Amino acid sequence: MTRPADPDHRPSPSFAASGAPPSSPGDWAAPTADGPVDAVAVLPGSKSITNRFLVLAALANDDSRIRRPLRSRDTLLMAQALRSLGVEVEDHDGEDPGCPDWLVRPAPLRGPALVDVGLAGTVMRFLPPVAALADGPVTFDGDPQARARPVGPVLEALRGLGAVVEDGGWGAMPFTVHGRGALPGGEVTVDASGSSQFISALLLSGARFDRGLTVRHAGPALPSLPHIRMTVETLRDAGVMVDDGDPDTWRVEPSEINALDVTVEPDLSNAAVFLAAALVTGGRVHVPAWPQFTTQAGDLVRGVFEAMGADVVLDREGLTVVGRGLHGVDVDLRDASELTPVVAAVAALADSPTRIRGVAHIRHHETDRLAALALELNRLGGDVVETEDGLLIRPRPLHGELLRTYADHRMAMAAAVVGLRVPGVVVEDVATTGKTLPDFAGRWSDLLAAPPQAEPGRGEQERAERGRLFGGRRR
Ligand SMILES: O=C(O)C1=C[C@@H](OP(=O)(O)O)[C@@H](O)[C@H](O)C1
Ligand SMILES: C=C(OP(=O)(O)O)C(=O)O
Repeated sequence: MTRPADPDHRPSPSFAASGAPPSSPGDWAAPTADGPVDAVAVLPGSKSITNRFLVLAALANDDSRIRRPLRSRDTLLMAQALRSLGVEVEDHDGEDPGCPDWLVRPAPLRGPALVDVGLAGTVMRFLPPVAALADGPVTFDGDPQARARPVGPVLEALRGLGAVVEDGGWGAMPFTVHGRGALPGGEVTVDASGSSQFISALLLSGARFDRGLTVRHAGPALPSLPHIRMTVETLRDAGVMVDDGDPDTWRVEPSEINALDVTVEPDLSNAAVFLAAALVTGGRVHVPAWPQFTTQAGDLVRGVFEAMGADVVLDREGLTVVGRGLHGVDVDLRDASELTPVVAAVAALADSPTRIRGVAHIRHHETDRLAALALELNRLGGDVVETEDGLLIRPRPLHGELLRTYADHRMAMAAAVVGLRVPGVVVEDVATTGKTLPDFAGRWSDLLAAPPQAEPGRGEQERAERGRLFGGRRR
């Protein structure tokens, strides 16, 4: 049984007819680029990696050090939730003066505790299995929209593994996990077509279950497989044996989890919005420290933007994207669905239509992203149609308007991309970007204000060519 969505926090087609709401203090006039962007974007750490490290460090056999952790709403909520279960998470000076390390000291997990998940899928899904290992009840709740996000399959699986969970029959928040200090574990089958996080959640704690864990996915195709691979690799790095040799099946042997001394990679999904600025302005954006090998799904943005006409070069310094033409694309984003809002925004400014496939499940992300993107881009004059599993985007001349963001950080980022080319775009509640990226608006302004980078070998003619997207204007 699924609780009906909260109508106040879902894109509502009736809003399209009612016009823009009055401006509110959180609204932000998205800056327009007056020429090709030419900038370096330094990205803070990955949300997905930081929150996996925090969970494993809390379950580990000794103290851990997490270097360059992301400090954003989702990761601060994770740290706070672990503290409420008895784990110490403290700032500690590290190599990077702007970003202290996190020292994590595990302790016997205890309830009663109240976990505020905010709107973080990782906190909502990764922590119930941890709570099952605590001694005492742990209650989960979060933002109103979070109550509409699915978590039932994790709770059902925990019951199957021996846990007692009270959820009022909704399979959604608020719910209470009655931890008893240990969990028998064993075998369980889950339909994780709604979110890869259901599988990751069980795997992350599985080594601490008495009999370990075998989890099978049964249902329509799994989304976000790179995120499950990230979970498996992170576990293996912590000394846990994981067998993922059979399709849709994972076996975690019961064992200790070794303490971590790890560095968090830059967030490649958040990098996408900055790289998008190169595409839509015919400019150039460099992201330093882009990993050569990574399990981050955001890495797939390289192929997507290349297919849309950009030059994409990955070398030891990082990733450089140079926008040239900007074309539509037919792309399956099932593996990297969190890229959808930014790719849709870029596509709305391209010279030919785009089809995005494979992302039906993002109707249950921070908001119904398919409905929200169609509604909001169409409000600006676009022609965007929702399909069963994605979007069909036919570029049209767009005009400025308030773009509603539905508490979704990636809707705000998508709006900023459109604003680069469309004067008068106002982004509702830009602070919502703090879910995964501190000071997005400041970083975005810096990107536009950056002096041109030295461009060895790039001549005036080429810069003029890139300036074509601005009707011949260029710096
Ligand atoms: O495990 C993770 O860190 C994530 C998995 C994905 O979730 P879904 O499988 O629900 O898309 C992704 O979209 C989300 O941003 C982060
Ligand atoms: C879907 C996302 O987040 P969450 O981890 O809350 O699912 C996202 O960051 O795009």
